[in-house]
Parts: sequence; structure tokens; C-alpha cells
Amino acid sequence: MAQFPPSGPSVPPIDGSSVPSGPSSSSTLPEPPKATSILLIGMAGSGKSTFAGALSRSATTSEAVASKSKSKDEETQTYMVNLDPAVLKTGYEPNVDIRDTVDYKRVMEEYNLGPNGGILTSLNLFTTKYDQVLSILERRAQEVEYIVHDTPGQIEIFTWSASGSIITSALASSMPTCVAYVIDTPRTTAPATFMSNMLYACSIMYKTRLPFILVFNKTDVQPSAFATEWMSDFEAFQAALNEGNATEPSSVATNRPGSGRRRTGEDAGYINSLMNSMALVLDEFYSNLRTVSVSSVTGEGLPNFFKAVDEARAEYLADYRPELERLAKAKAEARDKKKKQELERLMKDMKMGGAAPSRGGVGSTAGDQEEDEGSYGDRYEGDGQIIDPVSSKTLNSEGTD
Ligand SMILES: Nc1nc2c(ncn2[C@@H]2O[C@H](COP(=O)(O)OP(=O)(O)OP(=O)(O)O)[C@@H](O)[C@H]2O)c(=O)[nH]1
Repeated sequence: MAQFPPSGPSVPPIDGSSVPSGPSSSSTLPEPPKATSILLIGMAGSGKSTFAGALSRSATTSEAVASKSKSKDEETQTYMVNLDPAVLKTGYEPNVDIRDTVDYKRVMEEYNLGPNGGILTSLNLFTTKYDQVLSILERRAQEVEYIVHDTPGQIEIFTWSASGSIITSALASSMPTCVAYVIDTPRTTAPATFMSNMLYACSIMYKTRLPFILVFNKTDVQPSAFATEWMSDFEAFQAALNEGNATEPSSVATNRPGSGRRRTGEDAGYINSLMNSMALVLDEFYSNLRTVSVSSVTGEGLPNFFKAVDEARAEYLADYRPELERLAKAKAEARDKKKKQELERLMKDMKMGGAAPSRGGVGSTAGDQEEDEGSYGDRYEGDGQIIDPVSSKTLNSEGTD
């Protein structure tokens, strides 16, 4: 496979300290670190990178005001990870950057891929090094408040790929983690686009099973009141649908008259009844959601977002972590059981074969052991001579030379 050598300092060479610690090997997990990890996911152009920049500046500024005497490093309360290999400008200074490890354009050339295949393959290559990244994050997690991951806009590349799942579960088993799903509010004013965003959000929430925050971004351009109303009041959403065109911005949302173009006939009936059924299905999802409205440009709503992250952390500790603990315990118990069984088998072999060590001991496979069992004593053809471990001389049966 082609080499894509790191060109920056973000990913250090593999050494003993870079083994991911992940969940504890004992039955109890280590204390959760100070940091909460936030995975920013959202459609292309929803404003993830701009939002990540706003988060980084906001957390740093408030902390810096409170601690004027601290050094620049100590003031930084947000650790930024960029997972988008194709981004040109991030709008923040990434501490770990996929672009330092993988050259997206070279990947496209070498593997003869298009842009999306290039992003996916770059993410896959990066994931093979994620254990090193995770060990850095685990160390940083003791010092900073937030670790923000900015993901590619091609949403399915992260949410439905093996590498996205590996990164998400590795992160979530190392530290409190939540998902922030960023929505482009001005582009969600049509009932159909609103619904497709909600379906995406719902599928990601159920796939990751992590605490979830819905972030309505760009509220400086379009307030999000219509969306929160559609989520809490089924009839309000129906009224928007009944305007006649589910794929155009609703006048309820924009406060402007609609285009007047109404879908008619079977087509309109099908779309409306599909939207209605989906809205009913999503009702349960809406009731479990944490929603915040922000503007990444003006910074409005960011304190509410940080509050939501604190709640998400509490939810992780109350719901997700006990499940991790249970899994870690089950794994440790299974390992202990296997060890005990192997020991019992070894003892059995030793009884059958006298003091001579069995071939079916440590290092042999279960198959070897089964083959040896019951036949070792019969097949033993030793002449009774044993070796003196001190002099290495062969002794006869009386123990003399
Ligand atoms: N008015 C306004 N514009 C915003 C806001 N957030 C982002 N934008 C703009 O939206 C556009 C897309 O923002 P990005 O941050 O690049 O979006 P992204 O989701 O990271 O995009 P991808 O990398 O393609 O996934 C840019 O032009 C931003 O300036 C906001 O809160 N208000």
C-alpha cells in the first residue's frame, strides 16, 4: 500500500506510550477525564467548520478572562480535531489534522478515485492511525474542557462507514462523548428538507446511541422558531404541509408569502401523506432531543450550547457509561473463565501424564489439547531419567550420577 507519511507534528511516531488505553482491562473503568468530546456532524455547508471555530474561540475567550495569569496553552480549553481531508480552510487552528497524515489529492490519484471515494479512503487510512490520535486525546482530555471533532460534509462518509464507527466507538469508550448535529436553518424551511434533516439526525442518534444535541445554526439569517414549533406541534407541521408545496420554503417559517406554486394531484397527496406519517414516527425522537439555536458568526446561543454539552455529559455518565462498565465486566469475566478452564485442562493433562509437562499446555491450541487428552499417558515412552536442574547432569532412578 502507498505510504502517506505524516508531514506535521500532529501524529507522533508509534512508541510504547501510544497504545490506546480504551476501556479498562479490569472490570472497572478508569475515572472519566475532565474533557467532553463533541462530534460535529451535519450536511455539507451546514456550518460545521465555522461552528467549530466559534466553539474554539468562545471557550478560550471565557477561560482566558477568568485566568489572566495563565500561559497561552493553559488558556486553551478546546482541543480541535479536523477529520475532513478535503477542507481548504477550517476557520480554527486544528491541534490534530487528518491533512497532516493523509494527502487527499494523492489518494485520489493513486487509487484512481473521485472526490467522495478519495475522502472515504483518506478517512480509512487515517483510522489505521487513530490509536495514536486517541492516546494523544486521552492525555489532553485530562487538561481541556472540550475535544471537538469536525467531520466531512459528505455526511454518510463518516456516519455509515466502518472508519466513522471505529472512531466514534473508540472515542466514546475513552471519554464522555456526544454528537452535535448541525443544521443549516435557512435551508430547512421547506417541510421536505426539514424532514430529511430530522430523519438523518434520528438515524445517527440511534446508530451511535450517544447523547445528542440538535444545533440549529445560522440563526442570524433565519430564526429557528418555526423548526422548534414543527417539532413540538404536529398540527403546525401539518399546516405548513397544507400550504401545498412540501419542497418549497414555508411561509410560516420565512414570514414571507409562498411562491403560490401548489403541487396538485396524486403527487401532492403522496408527499403530504408520507410527511405526515414520518412526522408521527419522529414524535418519539423529538421528545428525547436537546435543541439549541446558534449563530456561528455572531456567537449568539453558544452559552446554551455549552450548557447542552454539560447535560449530554451527565447523560453519558448516567446511561452510556454503565453499559460500557457492564461490557468491560463481561469481557473480564469471560477472560477469567477461559483462564480457569485452561488451567484445569493443564492440571488434568499433568495428572494423566505424570510429572512430565504436557504438549497441550501453554501455547498449544485447543485442538492440540483435545488430541493429547487421554492418549498422552499411553504414548509416553520415557526411560525414567530426569535432568538435575542444578548440574544439568542426567540422574538414574536412585538419584545418583
Ligand atoms: N450567516 C451565517 N453564515 C454561516 C454561519 N455558519 C456558517 N456560515 C457560512 O456557511 C458556509 C458554510 O460553512 P462551513 O463552516 O464551511 O460549513 P461546513 O458544514 O463545514 O461545510 P463542509 O466542509 O462542506 O461540510 C460558509 O460560507 C460560512 O461562512 C452562521 O452562523 N451564519
